[in-house]
Amino acid sequence: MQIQITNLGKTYGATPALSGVTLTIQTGIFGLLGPNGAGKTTLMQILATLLPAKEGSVEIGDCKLGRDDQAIRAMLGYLPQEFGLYGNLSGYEYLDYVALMKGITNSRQRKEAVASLLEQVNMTDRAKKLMGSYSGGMKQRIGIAQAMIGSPKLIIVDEPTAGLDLEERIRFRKRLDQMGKDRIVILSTHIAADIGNSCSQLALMKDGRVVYQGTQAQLLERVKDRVWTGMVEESQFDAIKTRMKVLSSRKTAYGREIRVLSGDGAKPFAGAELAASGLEDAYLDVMKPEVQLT
Ligand SMILES: Nc1ncnc2c1ncn2[C@@H]1O[C@H](COP(=O)(O)OP(=O)(O)OP(=O)(O)O)[C@@H](O)[C@H]1O
Repeated sequence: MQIQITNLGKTYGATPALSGVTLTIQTGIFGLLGPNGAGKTTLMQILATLLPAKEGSVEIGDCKLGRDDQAIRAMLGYLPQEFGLYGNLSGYEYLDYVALMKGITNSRQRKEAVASLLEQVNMTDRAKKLMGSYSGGMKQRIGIAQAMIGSPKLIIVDEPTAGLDLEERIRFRKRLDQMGKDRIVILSTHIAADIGNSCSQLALMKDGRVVYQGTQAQLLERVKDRVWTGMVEESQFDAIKTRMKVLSSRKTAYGREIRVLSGDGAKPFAGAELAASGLEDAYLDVMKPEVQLT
């Protein structure tokens, strides 16, 4: 399956939230990365048929958004950013209800599906407790389970790891990697580290626009052998930041520890050491095209 988004636009009153968004999304995990307010949630809500676009078109497989919304909902698992729960239902009752809504009418099949999902999100022990008593992370795990019910062909998860502890993050990651093998999983986050190795396709958004689309490998290539670290004096730092992109800086008792992106890859200052570069560096490179002045 493929998703083709063409020239999508959305405004809230006079506020532009999406402008000219064009993306092609193939089977696998697709990472949507961008700072707060970039338009990720708006885009996901449009794809999930919850919000009408102002302009542009979206094709999901053979379905056209706006024309085939019912069919799109039938193939969709969606975990919204703010996942409201029915506090007076148990986790089990809630998932059973969602499974029924998704068309799993056979009660034995439903029981098996719910039990398996509870197991996968490590909530079997708590399944009979009311959701009102769950912690934020437990609610999120039930949210993840409901998005996976019925093995949907398209899974959209908005900031899914917010509130999860490290162990649950890893567990979720593994599950997502598995799901991404034969379907489209769209994962939005503002944390570069949340984009795992198995997420081959990426888009970076800023101010409602796509500022990068490509593979993770291509993005990493941008910063390969260009990231340097070292300790400098304040006066040196003032000069350096007018010449190159500062990825991070930290004042210490011995001077300022900096991490910079050298334009041509050459050693940027005396004592600088070449550092291993990563997705966070590439993300900052795309997001901060201007020289950082602070
Ligand atoms: N219901 C709304 N009414 C008015 N403006 C909105 C509404 N929802 C979002 N916006 C605005 O649209 C823009 C995009 O917001 P959106 O929530 O899609 O971004 P996001 O990338 O998901 O951010 P976050 O990571 O904080 O969730 C922002 O400027 C936001 O203030």
